[in-house]
Amino acid sequence: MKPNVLVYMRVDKRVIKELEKEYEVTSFHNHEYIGNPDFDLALKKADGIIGLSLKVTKELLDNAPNLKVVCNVSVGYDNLDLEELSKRKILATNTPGVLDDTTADAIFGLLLSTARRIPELDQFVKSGQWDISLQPDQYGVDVHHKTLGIIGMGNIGRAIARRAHFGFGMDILYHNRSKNKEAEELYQASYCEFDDLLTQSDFVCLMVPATKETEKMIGAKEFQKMKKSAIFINGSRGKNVDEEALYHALVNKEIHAAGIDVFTNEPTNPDNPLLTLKNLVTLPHIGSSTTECEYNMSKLAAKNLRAALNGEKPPSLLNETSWLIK
Ligand SMILES: NC(=O)c1ccc[n+]([C@@H]2O[C@H](COP(=O)([O-])OP(=O)(O)OC[C@H]3O[C@@H](n4cnc5c(N)ncnc54)[C@H](O)[C@@H]3O)[C@@H](O)[C@H]2O)c1
Ligand SMILES: O=C(O)[C@H](O)CO
Repeated sequence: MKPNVLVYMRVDKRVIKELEKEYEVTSFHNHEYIGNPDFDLALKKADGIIGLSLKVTKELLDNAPNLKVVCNVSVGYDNLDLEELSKRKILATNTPGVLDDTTADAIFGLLLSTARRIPELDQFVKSGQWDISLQPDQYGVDVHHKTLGIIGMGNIGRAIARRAHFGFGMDILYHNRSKNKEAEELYQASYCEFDDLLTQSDFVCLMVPATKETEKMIGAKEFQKMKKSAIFINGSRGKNVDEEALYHALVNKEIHAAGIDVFTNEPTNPDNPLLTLKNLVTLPHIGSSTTECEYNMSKLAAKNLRAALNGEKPPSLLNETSWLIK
């Protein structure tokens, strides 16, 4: 009998087709799965889960008696209760490395769009308002040769630093759990205490994972420390930022502008007051979502799944201890 695999949201169709050759696959492409009897049945039978951001809680695991592996199609894994998974010796995997450049392109694009007010000016042209010369209050600010502070100098942080250093001649400050040799040697990045980075940067870019430690790590106090001319970019997770404090910082001009790819709750409510602000540029959590990158992420997730279901160690295993216990 073939093992059962539950596919959840945004797994590339070509990868699903391949999986169907080896496994009994049940797919769910809608995130509203709670109370769906088909989902409950698939979960009960599942040997493996592959997908994007399924909230894997103790309660969900109680209803998945056969589960051996959960394969995220994402590098972030704040959707997983890793402790609970490990306790039950269920393997968990993510997709590091394959999305660094794609995500850095998007986050750097967001930085440029915010600084040069690209979405606002695009609307200005398309709505037929471009009939007189531009006014100084429509000008943007320079990006090149400014100081970029990166909080979280991991894989994506370094890909952003590479763009900033080689493409835009920026000076790079960074704050991280530990010093990073590659960033220092190749991109001339200087390690900084958290507060120093906030006070000295023209652009502050947040690229840390969502953990208990990073929850709301940027709030009212942190915005007050930033330059009034600072542009804040969040490419990490919404819960790393106090959204209400961001709103106030933008309205009260404590900082100049912000660009965010992520929100506390996603999809964000259309009534979110942040969406009314001219000095905020947003994206719908799309950092790693190009056709090519989504395919590569799905392929790596499937490789993890296959390895685990074959009793081998998956290439990007998150809970090493579960493997050792086996
Ligand atoms: N917007 C998107 O579409 C998108 C795409 C990919 C990843 N992400 C987010 O970006 C995060 C980073 O991805 P990555 O691949 O670079 O991960 P990574 O693990 O390579 O890098 C994260 C870095 O953050 C540092 N860090 C962790 N906690 C910290 C703290 N409290 N203070 C300072 N530094 C801390 C770590 O030392 C590490 O260097 C992911 O966890 C995910 O949440 C978002
Ligand atoms: O963490 C990631 O890989 C992206 O944010 C997609 O969830």
